Amino acid sequence: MFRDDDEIKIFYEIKEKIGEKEVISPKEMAIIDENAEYLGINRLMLMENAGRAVYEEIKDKEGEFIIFCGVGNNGGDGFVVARHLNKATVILLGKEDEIKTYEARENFKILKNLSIFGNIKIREIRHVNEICDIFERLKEGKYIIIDAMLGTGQRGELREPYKSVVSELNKLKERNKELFIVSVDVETGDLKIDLTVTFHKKKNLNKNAIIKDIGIPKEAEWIVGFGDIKALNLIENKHKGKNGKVLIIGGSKDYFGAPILAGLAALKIVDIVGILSVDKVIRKITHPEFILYSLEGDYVNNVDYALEVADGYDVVVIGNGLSVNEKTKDFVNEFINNYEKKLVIDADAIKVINYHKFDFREDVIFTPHKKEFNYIKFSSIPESTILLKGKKDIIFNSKNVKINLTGNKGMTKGGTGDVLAGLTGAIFAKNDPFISACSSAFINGYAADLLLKEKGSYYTPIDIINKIPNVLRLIK
Ligand SMILES: NC(=O)C1=CN([C@@H]2O[C@H](COP(=O)(O)OP(=O)(O)OC[C@H]3O[C@@H](n4cnc5c(N)ncnc54)[C@H](O)[C@@H]3O)[C@@H](O)[C@H]2O)[C@H](O)CC1
Ligand SMILES: [K+]
Repeated sequence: MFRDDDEIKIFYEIKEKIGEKEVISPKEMAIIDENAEYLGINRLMLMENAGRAVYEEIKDKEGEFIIFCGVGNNGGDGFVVARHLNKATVILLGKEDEIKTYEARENFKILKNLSIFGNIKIREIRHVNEICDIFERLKEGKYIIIDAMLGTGQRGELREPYKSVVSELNKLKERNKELFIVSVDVETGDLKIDLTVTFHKKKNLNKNAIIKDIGIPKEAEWIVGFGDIKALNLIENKHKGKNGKVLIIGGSKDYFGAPILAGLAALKIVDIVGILSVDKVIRKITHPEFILYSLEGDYVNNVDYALEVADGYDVVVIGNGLSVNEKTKDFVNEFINNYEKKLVIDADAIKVINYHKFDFREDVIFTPHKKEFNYIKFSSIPESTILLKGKKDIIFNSKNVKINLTGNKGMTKGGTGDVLAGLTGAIFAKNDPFISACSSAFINGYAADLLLKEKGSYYTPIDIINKIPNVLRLIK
């Protein structure tokens, strides 16, 4: 399965096997939205297509149109609907200068220009009692209410004035049976709706939705882009240790650099990085940032001790420089079959696992290159995530598959894989496995691309590590 050299062919083979996701979460949609822009698709165009799609569904309805708009792009879609209707009252839940994005602001400006002629009426409100007159009118008669308040950016409990507007509309819906309420993309809070016009794919929050294509290509779902990085939880918490703890288990009498590179990469993201290795390696580590755990002997051993140490960490990254022999084979298999938390399996560890006895559970990420991938034996695509490194990286599990296009030939240097493994473990500390593997592949490659511009291919894995913060600053 998937042993072809052509990554795109492997991608389609995997896609064929795992099938299409028909319903997605708002968070997944937000990533697709961002990655459409990463592919060069203009957000103004998407907003125009979204607003037009809603307009087409409601334009023949009888009654007066009242459009409730938020300050995000859901509101922006509402501005576009108003323009196409060319006869509507637009109620902005906020002030014009609070509108969040260029594309929404541009559409609001157009409405303001049109409003001079009286067909478009605009109200900007902070508090629900500024529109008592509107709610009074809605008590009887035919109205089409458009909910362009909140879409995929909705988080948590509704804040004011959204909360009161939604509860007023729900009361009016009970009272006046001639009200027709349409939500744009995603219903705002618990708003009672007659119809939702959602874009691109059905959202898992939608109740009664029709799906409209707004020109987002499928490739926006297939490529790793800025959207994945923007969706990451990174260093959200100021309390030490709350931003993740990663333990690197690697190194041997033959290799000491690999676990250090993995550890240095992880340190760019998480608070605590431990390295568990043999004393020949540990005594070569002079970096004060690491917490060190030293074992006797030439190869990592003592599973009980390793499990005890690992219990104090969020993620274990295992394999870098471990060496391949009977001792490491025993250690790795016993460790991974007893360790129940998040695991990144890289390099030598990939080569020594008894796959027929391994539980490919969800919280495991493999980071093989093509040759290492041939060691991983599975009968059907596993729940565990596989980051298959290549000119194009393919990231997949039994539910998802994506391709990462960042990176260049300068990354073939020894140690680049260790950097990726450490970075993957660090992101994984606070994120789900699939987005962690996608994002670390993207960030690692993007850092290398920035270095290629500066230095040609003559950059080192340490250069990549030191470039990671620039990539995150640029995107987050
Ligand atoms: N590809 C597409 O699907 C397209 C979608 N479009 C529309 O854009 C919205 C998503 O826009 P976004 O700005 O990311 O989010 P929202 O408009 O949903 O809201 C963000 C805004 O609202 C505030 N907010 C969040 N939660 C709450 C809350 N509980 N109470 C009060 N306020 C809240 C938050 O501060 C944000 O500022 C998508 O749904 C589509 O309608 C594109 O226009 C076209 C392509
Ligand atoms: K909405």
